[in-house]
Formats: sequence, structure tokens, C-alpha cells
Amino acid sequence: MNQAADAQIEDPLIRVRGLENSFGSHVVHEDLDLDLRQGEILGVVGGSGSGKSVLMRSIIGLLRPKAGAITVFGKDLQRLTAQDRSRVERRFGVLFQRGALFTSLTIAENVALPLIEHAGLARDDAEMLAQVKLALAGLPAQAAANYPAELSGGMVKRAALARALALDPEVLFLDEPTAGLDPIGAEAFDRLLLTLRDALGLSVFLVTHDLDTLYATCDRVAVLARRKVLASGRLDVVATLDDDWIRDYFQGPRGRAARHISHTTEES
Ligand SMILES: Nc1ncnc2c1ncn2[C@@H]1O[C@H](COP(=O)(O)OP(=O)(O)OP(=O)(O)O)[C@@H](O)[C@H]1O
Repeated sequence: MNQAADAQIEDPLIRVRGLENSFGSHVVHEDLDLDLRQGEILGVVGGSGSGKSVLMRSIIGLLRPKAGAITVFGKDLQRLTAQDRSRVERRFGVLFQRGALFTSLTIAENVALPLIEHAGLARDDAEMLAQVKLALAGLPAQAAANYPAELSGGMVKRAALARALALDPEVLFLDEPTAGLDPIGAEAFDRLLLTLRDALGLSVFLVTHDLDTLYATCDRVAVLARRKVLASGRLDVVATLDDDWIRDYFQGPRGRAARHISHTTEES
């Protein structure tokens, strides 16, 4: 596990304070606070519809919150000019829930696209660099020429991860990266995530329902419930808090099984 979990870090990389989001009369977030620290993998959990994706979209700039402050790399996002904001956003890599690759482009072309559009690389250079990113995400070289529909779910996730890594981000946002993967594929993805975090010094905002992923990868966890972050901290601490939702989630049969597996793995 990463040392960030225990470190007393004054300035988090991302600081969200008093966030409010609503759609019509439906209030999703109210007075929500959250920190993402340098070098950590933060697991963001909560029931379906609790606002995990809306939170992620607010931070990466796809959704303008109704109120609150989001500070990224020490800069208040709302106060930045469009140009400065896009500079900040270029330091983010994002993997959306369903991969969101362009189906009419090959895997290499998908990964090359941000390099051409945002880094201004020539097509040949971008496609060469795309091969490096695909290798980093653990894809075999021959997958580069395939279209997304020709790959397995696990390979599509890796391709989407390669695209998220294209611009050498400092923060990685992952929305349900192991959803739909079989347990072996999900475990391989977890290991890849840890390796990449350590090798590239990434900080990771990880939305997940997957308890195994949570126990295998996260330094800290933030629980979204009742429109805010109900609790955040080390998983072993949060999992034992006295709250009905937390108890049901972490100490139900699936939570207990995931914790048992993680302890067994740590001991062996
Ligand atoms: N563009 C939108 N317009 C209206 N309502 C929206 C919009 N986006 C999200 N919502 C609503 O906001 C709430 C939170 O959605 P969100 O997708 O963040 O949930 P989630 O916690 O990520 O859920 P899941 O785990 O099922 O993916 C939901 O009730 C959803 O219907």
C-alpha cells in the first residue's frame, strides 16, 4: 500500500468544498467535501444514483456545479479562464464507465487521437507513441490494428486506459474500470493499476462497486451517501464505522469475503 494513506499532507491535489449539484428539483450533492491526495488511490463508493459519476464529472469540468469550490493543483477551477482551465484538465486522464472508445477507429487510432488533437503530434508520431501507451496498459502489439468490437471487454478497458494515459496525466479518473470483467480480468486490472500508480506517480480517483478492487488497490475510501461524503479515510477504519449503509456495504457477505481475501493475500 502507498504511504499517502498515513501521510499528513497539507494540500491535497484536489480539494472539493461545499459542492452542490442538482437536476431540476433533484438534489444530488449538498455541502459535499472531498480530498484527493498526491499519490493515493482513492476509492469512491456509494449506492447506485448516489452521485459518484456526477462528482467525477464536476471535477473534470464536464458539469458546472450549482455551488461550492473545486481546487485542483492549488487553483480554484471556477476562477480560471477557459484557457487555464483546459491546461489543468490536460493533466487529467479519464476512463469513462463504458470505455467510450470511438467504434469506427482502430485501437491505435483511438489512443493517437488525443495526441494529435491536444499535443499537436503528427499522425505517424502519434500512432507510434500510441503503441507505447498500449504496451503500458498491457495490450499485445497486434491489438493496435483491431477495432473495439473485435476485442474482449478486458482488452477494451485496457485500450481505454491507454487512451487515458496518452497525455501523461498526473491524475487518473476511473469510472467503474472493472465492471463487466470476469474476476481474473478484474484482478489483472487491479494489479496493473497499482503498477502504473507506482511507476508513473499517479493519483487516482476510482469510482467502483467492486469490493475486491477496493481492498486490493485503495489507500483510502470515500463513501457517498445522503448527498455528501459520509465518511472518508483508510478502508479498515471506514469499514467499521457505525452507520447502517456502511455496515451493510462493508460487512455484508460480499464485503466480508473481499476483506478476507485481501487479508489472506497480504499474509501470503
Ligand atoms: N444529466 C443529468 N440529468 C438529470 N439527472 C442526472 C443527470 N446526470 C445524473 N443525473 C442523476 O443524478 C443522480 C446521480 O447520478 P450518478 O450517475 O452520479 O450516480 P452514480 O452514483 O454514479 O450511480 P451508478 O453507481 O449507478 O453509476 C442520479 O439520480 C441520476 O439520475
